[in-house]
Amino acid sequence: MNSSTGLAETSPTGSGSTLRPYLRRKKSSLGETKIAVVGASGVGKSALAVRFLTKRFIGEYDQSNDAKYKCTTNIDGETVAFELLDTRCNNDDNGTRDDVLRWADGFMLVYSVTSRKSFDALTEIQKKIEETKKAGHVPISVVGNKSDLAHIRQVTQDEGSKLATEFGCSFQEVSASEDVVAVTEAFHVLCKEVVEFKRRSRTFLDRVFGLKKS
Ligand SMILES: Nc1nc2c(ncn2[C@@H]2O[C@H](COP(=O)(O)OP(=O)(O)OP(=O)(O)O)[C@@H](O)[C@H]2O)c(=O)[nH]1
Repeated sequence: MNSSTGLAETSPTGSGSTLRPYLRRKKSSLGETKIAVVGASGVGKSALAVRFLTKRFIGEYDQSNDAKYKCTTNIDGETVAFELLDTRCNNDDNGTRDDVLRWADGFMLVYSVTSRKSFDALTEIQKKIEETKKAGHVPISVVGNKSDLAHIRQVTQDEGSKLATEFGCSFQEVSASEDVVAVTEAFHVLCKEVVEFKRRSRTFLDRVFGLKKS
């Protein structure tokens, strides 16, 4: 149990989980979808994950390790089970350790609109993801957090949008502290893309090899 969020977490390795009953739901036929939230230290990765999962903004997050949560969401009428990994930065790695990159099916790349450095870090992160996955397309999204702090903004909305276009992915500016609807939408958009990607690759394997991906 995370003491600051009050959320039950699974172990960082994904084995064994003590879930609160309200987080347990029927799984989708597509299996579990794994999403990692990555980005520079302090951009609000925990704030976004906790806001999405609990609808609350706490302010300070007592997190010394990655935190993994199991949850479900409804996508076009289908209940989709997914695991959400809120990564913790170590030595400026922006949460992109090799095991995290291999584990996830999709990535939310977060920067803070108040930090040019965190924005610039996304290019390196995206490169690392592409190199690790080597699968052509990997579902990612770019999320600019802390849009409520307009007076100390360092990155314009246009710049965020252009970077996402370069990456060929979706873009949202959000505020974990002010706008739960936009935060929820950001997770839904990415989750939907991952599910569609998995569905397409499964259909492809079925068609070409008569195999089903687990
Ligand atoms: N004003 C404002 N502050 C935010 C927002 N999101 C997060 N913060 C604050 O930013 C600080 C860092 O947030 P975290 O969620 O801990 O950031 P993180 O990316 O998980 O940080 P690491 O765990 O160090 O990698 C905290 O003080 C939050 O309260 C936001 O949307 N608006």
